[in-house]
Amino acid sequence: MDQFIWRVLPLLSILVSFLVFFYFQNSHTAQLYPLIKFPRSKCSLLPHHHFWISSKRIVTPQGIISGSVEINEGRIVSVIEGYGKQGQSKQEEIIDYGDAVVMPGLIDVHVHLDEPGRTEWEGFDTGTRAAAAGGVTTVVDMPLNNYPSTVSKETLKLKLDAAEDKIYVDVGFWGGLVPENALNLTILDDLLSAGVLGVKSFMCPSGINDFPMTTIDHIKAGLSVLAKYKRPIVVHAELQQDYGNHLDINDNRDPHDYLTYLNTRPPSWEEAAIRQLVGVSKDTGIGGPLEGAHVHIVHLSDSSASLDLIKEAKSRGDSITVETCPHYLAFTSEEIPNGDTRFKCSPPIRDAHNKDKLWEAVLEGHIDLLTTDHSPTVPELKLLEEGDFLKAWGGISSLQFNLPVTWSYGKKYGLTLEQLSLLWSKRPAALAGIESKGTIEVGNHADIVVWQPEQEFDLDDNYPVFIKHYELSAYMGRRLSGKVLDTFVRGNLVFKDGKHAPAACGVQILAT
Ligand SMILES: NC(=O)NC(NC(N)=O)C(=O)[O-]
Ligand SMILES: [Zn+2]
Ligand SMILES: [Zn+2]
Repeated sequence: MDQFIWRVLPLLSILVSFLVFFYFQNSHTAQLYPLIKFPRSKCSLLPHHHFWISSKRIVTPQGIISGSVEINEGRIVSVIEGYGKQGQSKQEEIIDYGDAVVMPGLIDVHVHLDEPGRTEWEGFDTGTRAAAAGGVTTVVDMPLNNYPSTVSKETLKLKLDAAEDKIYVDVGFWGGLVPENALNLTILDDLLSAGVLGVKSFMCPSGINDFPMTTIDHIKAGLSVLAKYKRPIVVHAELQQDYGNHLDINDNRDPHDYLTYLNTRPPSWEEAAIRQLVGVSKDTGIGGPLEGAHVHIVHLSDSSASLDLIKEAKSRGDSITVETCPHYLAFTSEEIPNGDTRFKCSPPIRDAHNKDKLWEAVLEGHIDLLTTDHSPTVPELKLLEEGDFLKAWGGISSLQFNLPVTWSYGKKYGLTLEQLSLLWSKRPAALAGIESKGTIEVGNHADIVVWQPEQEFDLDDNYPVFIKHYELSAYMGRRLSGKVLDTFVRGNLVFKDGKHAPAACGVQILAT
């Protein structure tokens, strides 16, 4: 008997290690939960489930081609080069978009949908309608601004229940890393097991009472669990510094003046936080003690010292990425009118030189991806009448405008359609571990935006905007270029010519 055990034991251990290896290999992937109760005719404005989209400008990973994309049962089944060559297809099953651009739908991994608990700010229904109207086919919802915050498996369940039957695009969820679950890692483990795509934390006060800030030690503890799940932490990286003499100066400054606010959150806050983060991300490299974990810095505004620290960390092999947002690429502190609190966000929008350097970093690939940080609130908290930058809610409302804004401001800097698609689809999908999305490739979900880059429009009161309290968006009143025509989510035509499909057939994306 003894002999038998000694013979079997090595074989058994090899088998177990194989199983463990494959389990972890596959662990950073996300699954869709299609609990759709609606008939197809309600989910899509198109009657077909097998059809072709043709265009002279299709953005694929191999470049822009002229041809068609064949879609069947929600997936891309072939990509055919050559405009007008759809093979066997019947005429009525071909949607010919001519020279409109066919691109992967945008994946916005930084969106505050605020439900449950603060649906007067935003919600799954309005937020995902806005996403669909803007060509955003997947959003990843932030764990705060909703109430209660998503920091445990129980609070995630409340989120999932609240989202049911209300989402027009696919939605994934970040959990929150807060001191409570960083000090009791079983709660964090359970939250990750329940399917959040990763966790978000703040290194400064979040403005939300039940979402307290974390120290670098909390983050380090969180990373040890994230390494096991191969999922990222996404961090709001601002670390409050002593003002020194600044405080007195600011005390007497006019709160209606944007510069007063700007001076309260200098680039040194971002730099200090990122310095701490790269201090821990060094262990995420291959062979490091935190291999498998990943550090992602959200909404970078400082394009100087903070960015240099990230570049350095990347060049030594850390698993680290960074995003910035359209408002840092579109606006400058010099042009923000007195008292116009629509522009208040943190970190703040900085000067024109900073903006130019951010664009440079985006185009050179040092900034990995773009997100909106769509973070709306109610007019009472945005304080437009009062115009007090110090007291107003920080957060910019813009989910529906991602594509035209990035394009309108980016084309002057030489942004190409291929770059746009990397920044808004492929790299966000990779960060969130959503493997079946982000590119127009055979086998992927047919998540597609069709848009006309050359078409201009005014964001005035006649323009159909679906975000709540759209009048609080800093983009209202702008003339933009790049009109979204149609949006497909898993082959369902969910938005066309200003109209949505009758039913909300988006699905929840949970990590497995
Ligand atoms: N509680 C928030 O939504 N905060 C957000 N506010 C901003 N960006 O001004 C954020 O993501 O930091
Ligand atoms: Zn933030
Ligand atoms: Zn945010």
